Amino acid sequence: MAINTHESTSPPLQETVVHNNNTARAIEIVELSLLVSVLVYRVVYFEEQDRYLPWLLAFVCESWFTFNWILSVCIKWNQCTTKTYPERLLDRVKESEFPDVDMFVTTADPVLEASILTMNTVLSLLAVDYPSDKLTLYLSDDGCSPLTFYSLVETIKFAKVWVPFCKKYNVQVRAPFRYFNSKSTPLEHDSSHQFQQDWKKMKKEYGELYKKIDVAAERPFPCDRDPDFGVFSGLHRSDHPTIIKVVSENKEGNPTHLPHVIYISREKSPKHQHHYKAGAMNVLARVSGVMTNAPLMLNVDCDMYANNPQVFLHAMCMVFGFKNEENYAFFQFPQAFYDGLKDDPFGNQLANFFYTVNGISSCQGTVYSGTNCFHRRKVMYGSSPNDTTKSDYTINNEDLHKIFGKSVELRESAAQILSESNPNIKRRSSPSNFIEDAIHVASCSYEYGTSWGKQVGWLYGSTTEDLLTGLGIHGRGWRSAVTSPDPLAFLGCAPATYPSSLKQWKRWVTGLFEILFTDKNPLLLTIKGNLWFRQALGYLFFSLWAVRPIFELSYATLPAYCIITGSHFLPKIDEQAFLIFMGVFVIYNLYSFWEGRRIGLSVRTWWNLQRMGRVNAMTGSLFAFLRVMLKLMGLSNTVFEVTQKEHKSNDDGGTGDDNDNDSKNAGRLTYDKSPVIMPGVVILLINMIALINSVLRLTKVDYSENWMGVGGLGLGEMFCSVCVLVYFWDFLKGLFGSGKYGIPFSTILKSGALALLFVQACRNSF
Ligand SMILES: O=c1ccn([C@@H]2O[C@H](COP(=O)(O)OP(=O)(O)O[C@H]3O[C@H](CO)[C@@H](O)[C@H](O)[C@H]3O)[C@@H](O)[C@H]2O)c(=O)[nH]1
Ligand SMILES: [Mn+2]
Repeated sequence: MAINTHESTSPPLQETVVHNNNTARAIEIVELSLLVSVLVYRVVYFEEQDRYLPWLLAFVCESWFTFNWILSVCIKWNQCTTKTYPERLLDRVKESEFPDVDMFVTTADPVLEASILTMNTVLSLLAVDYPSDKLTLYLSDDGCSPLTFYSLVETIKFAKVWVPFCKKYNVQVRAPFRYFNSKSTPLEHDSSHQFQQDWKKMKKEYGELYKKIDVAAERPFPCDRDPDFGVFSGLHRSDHPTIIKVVSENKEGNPTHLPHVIYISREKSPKHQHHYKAGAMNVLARVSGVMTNAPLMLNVDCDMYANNPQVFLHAMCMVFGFKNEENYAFFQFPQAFYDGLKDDPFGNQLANFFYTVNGISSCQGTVYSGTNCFHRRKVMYGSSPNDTTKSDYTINNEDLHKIFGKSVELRESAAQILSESNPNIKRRSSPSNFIEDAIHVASCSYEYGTSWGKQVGWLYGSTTEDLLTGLGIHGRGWRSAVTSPDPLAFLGCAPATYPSSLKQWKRWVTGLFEILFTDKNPLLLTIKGNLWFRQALGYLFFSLWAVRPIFELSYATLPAYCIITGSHFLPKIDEQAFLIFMGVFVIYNLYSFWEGRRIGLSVRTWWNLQRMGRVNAMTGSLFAFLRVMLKLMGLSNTVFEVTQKEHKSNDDGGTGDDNDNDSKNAGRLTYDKSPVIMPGVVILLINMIALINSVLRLTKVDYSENWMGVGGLGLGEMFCSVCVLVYFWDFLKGLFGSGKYGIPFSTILKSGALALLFVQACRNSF
């Protein structure tokens, strides 16, 4: 069923498609009633237990699982998606009325984030189908790296031929590293002689750019003799003044020239907190406010690229397409991955949140996921939906000073944005006239005494600044929208090794949990602010990931404890209640399998998600929990550790550095000495000990006399132990693996000691 959300005679720019969700709802309700039956059973039979501890613990864990299930059912109840029609855009809006867009790309480390990847992000954005005199690209470099700057300068030279080439032949993929990969041949698009020649020229030029950057990366300083690079010499990345350089300027405002391109490395000093990515985004917001002040801002991480040249037009369909369009704060495109490892072996490609995300979309709107998102500047500046309906909305200079800080230029531009008066033409055409002002607002003490990071801009206080910032926006009553065009709007890379994926997972869960302890707690915002209740549940669901390990670890310990002590936490197989537990298990798995299949996940992917769901919860999430606890106690702070971006080049240019052996083993878990995996190893070991214990006992049962004696041993508990082993199968292999595929001996030793301690504690509790 489609709803036309725009009253107009011309066909709508976007449609919200509501999906039938009845089957899923029915299954979810059945599962919920089984879970509730389990709880009732626990209460009713509590008195009859000779050991209360396992029973009580099981009850607590199961209550949590039930609560979590209720949360997810509430979130997923309604399912909808948005479809956009860029081909109808020009019927509705004149091209001259398209808004200006400031594009932000962030990079932080030229080693972890190969410059050539960042440059491809830049190229793909410079080449989008949109009047280029309305665009400005800002590259924020938290690494203060002359290499990044050098790469940008060289990239802009290449862009001057690349962008016209893309537009002339309507190239679909405008990030050259993807366009020139071995699969694409020039014949695919056009076999004309002219095209063939241009194609070859482009490929050669890109190869040269690649080589230049590669060679520069090997040198301590990319380009000694050029005075432009002088400013970088002797600087340390965490202690240096602001560097802002206008690399390319479209002074004439020619719609066919390149957009303005501006390099920024904000001031850093060990005396001042820099707030990681959120801090970088706020500097971008301020610098662009002073220089170009576009009403829309697009933010893209350096590991993503625009994969669909029409992405801006799709975004405009959302900007102009909704009824009450003024109430929409941001327009998100999903994060999808190219060359992701097959079947998502580390469970970090997030396909399993498809229904959760669609469910949230049908409330107040999708969450902001940190990249691929168009923001309205006035919303980032702290306004609320009702502010704009007040026609006389003005903000006095004193308030502007308190909110936005000392810079007169910034206050003036902010006032323009908030009152929605015409954008300043002089800013637009020559950003280089505003370098002084831009340097001022990029200084590391600029934010003191202002609202930046608190009410305005990207919010501080969580390593997932994205969720927190989006939550703040929804909390003021704004809505948001997401659309997923074909081909996908943006593609990026997911961490390709287990340690880096674990690090990323830990950071996410840490940040999500931190949100609960800020003034943007979702429950608080529903009570005091304008956050919708179901939307709050959505945020709560993510925030509580850090709490899961407590219950999952306890539940995974229970079978071992019971086997070792000869007690029970599950009904025996001849009890009818056994069926309830079996029902919960079977229906849960079939349901998640069916969900996965509906979005086209392979069986293997489904299994990897199940498996890594348990493994990540009991390792990374536990550490995230502990980390936030330490922060709350004031003992340590949380940090944003940048993830390593995998860069495999499959150019013909002979730039590939793949190791054959490694690609065969891609997806296999590798281990380092980090203690994060230890809880997982301990859980595995105690369940192994328990199983050996029960096998030994099984051999002593006299089957001829009483085969039910086996039941007495607790088949349910044994089954659970086996499940733990299966979920942690990779760790089991890691115990015996060698090299990087083996769990380090010291980790095994420490975990072994903990496991023995546990077994001893169980024995003592007899
Ligand atoms: O001090 C910093 C740290 C990071 N970044 C940039 O932040 C982006 C995201 O970092 P990355 O290491 O790629 O983290 P991911 O876990 O892949 O990022 C996801 O999770 C983040 C935190 O939730 C979001 O900000 C991202 O948009 C989202 O893609 C990159 O462009 C970095 O260059 C900075 O600019 N400054
Ligand atoms: Mn990333």
